[in-house]
Amino acid sequence: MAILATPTYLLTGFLGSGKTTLLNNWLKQPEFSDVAVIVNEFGAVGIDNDLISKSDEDTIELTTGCLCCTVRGSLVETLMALFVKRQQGQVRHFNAVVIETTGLADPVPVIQALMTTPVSGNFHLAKIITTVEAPQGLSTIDRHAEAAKQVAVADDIVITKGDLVAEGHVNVANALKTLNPGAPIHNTAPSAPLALSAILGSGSLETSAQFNGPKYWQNADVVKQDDRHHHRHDLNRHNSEIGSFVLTFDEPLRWQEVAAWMDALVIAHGEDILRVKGILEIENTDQPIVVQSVQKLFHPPFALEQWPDGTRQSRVVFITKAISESFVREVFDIIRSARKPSASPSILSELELTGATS
Ligand SMILES: Nc1nc2c(ncn2[C@@H]2O[C@H](COP(=O)(O)OP(=O)(O)OP(=O)(O)O)[C@@H](O)[C@H]2O)c(=O)[nH]1
Repeated sequence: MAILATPTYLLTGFLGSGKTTLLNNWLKQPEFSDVAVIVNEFGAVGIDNDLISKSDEDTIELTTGCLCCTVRGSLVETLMALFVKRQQGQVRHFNAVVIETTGLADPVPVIQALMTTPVSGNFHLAKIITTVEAPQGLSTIDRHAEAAKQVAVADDIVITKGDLVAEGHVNVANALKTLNPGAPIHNTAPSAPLALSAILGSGSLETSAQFNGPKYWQNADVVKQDDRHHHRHDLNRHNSEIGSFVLTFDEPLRWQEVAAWMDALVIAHGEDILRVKGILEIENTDQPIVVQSVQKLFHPPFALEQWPDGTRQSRVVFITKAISESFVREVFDIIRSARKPSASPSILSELELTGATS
């Protein structure tokens, strides 16, 4: 029987933005009983001491039943060691992993480690969840590129400490949408901690796919409409070169041209194409095809069973640093203007999609 890769969740967010508080709430929920938690720096991250039995071991069983381990050496080594320990029965079985990064970390190397071998065969990146605190979050993003990147790559954003700001979460949420228009934005506060189910939707930690459904593009569409009506909220001054835009295409696209477009962008500007999430109507292919990248790394494309919200339209969200919408469009136009007349084969016959459809 094939061993399925373990869904792995990345919890990121700037120093003091409330990652541990959120995680501690989730650790108390029954869904978390079969989860391994990895923290970058044990002391620095400070999961509540009373949740953790004192131990010199790398891997610790929390009183809630979860496993907790520290990154000693590289994250890759830690994950592979955890995998082997599980196989050998040295740690109790776990069905999902949550990695809490240090607040100052650029999340991209961690994401890249998860998306490349040997880790990617045994663990798959399920979701990136980013915390942003309401009182100081925007000025932090303004001053620290890592904080901006943490938001840019998020699948879900959690605004914390809204209880400390008079206008609550609203202004922060509006500003964050300019950085990452598709990610659902959630709120958490001591009086109303965010339930895990808000992030997972109808899925569980084991089944929640990295593709967070139609929501991402619906959100992105709303922000695009908002831009048209000049209601866009400027996020900041110093990181103003990070921005987002959505390209839509009503006609079916050719897979080879899309692939050439993505290649060209990544080869020339990989570092600055922070995140791409697209759902595409491809010629000769009934199913919508999902493409995703984080900087230079592309997830394998996969087909969805059906179109989210029933709309057959290609939509691609770009989150970029100093790369304009017109430039990205122009690159695609140039590739398409060199179109060859031959019929495009179905992408489904080209791609190894077995097991990747969802
Ligand atoms: N009032 C309020 N305080 C919060 C909230 N979330 C977190 N805090 C407090 O903010 C401080 C930092 O929270 P942590 O959960 O430790 O933040 P963190 O992101 O894990 O911090 P680092 O590990 O240093 O990066 C703690 O004192 C928390 O009690 C919130 O929603 N409201």
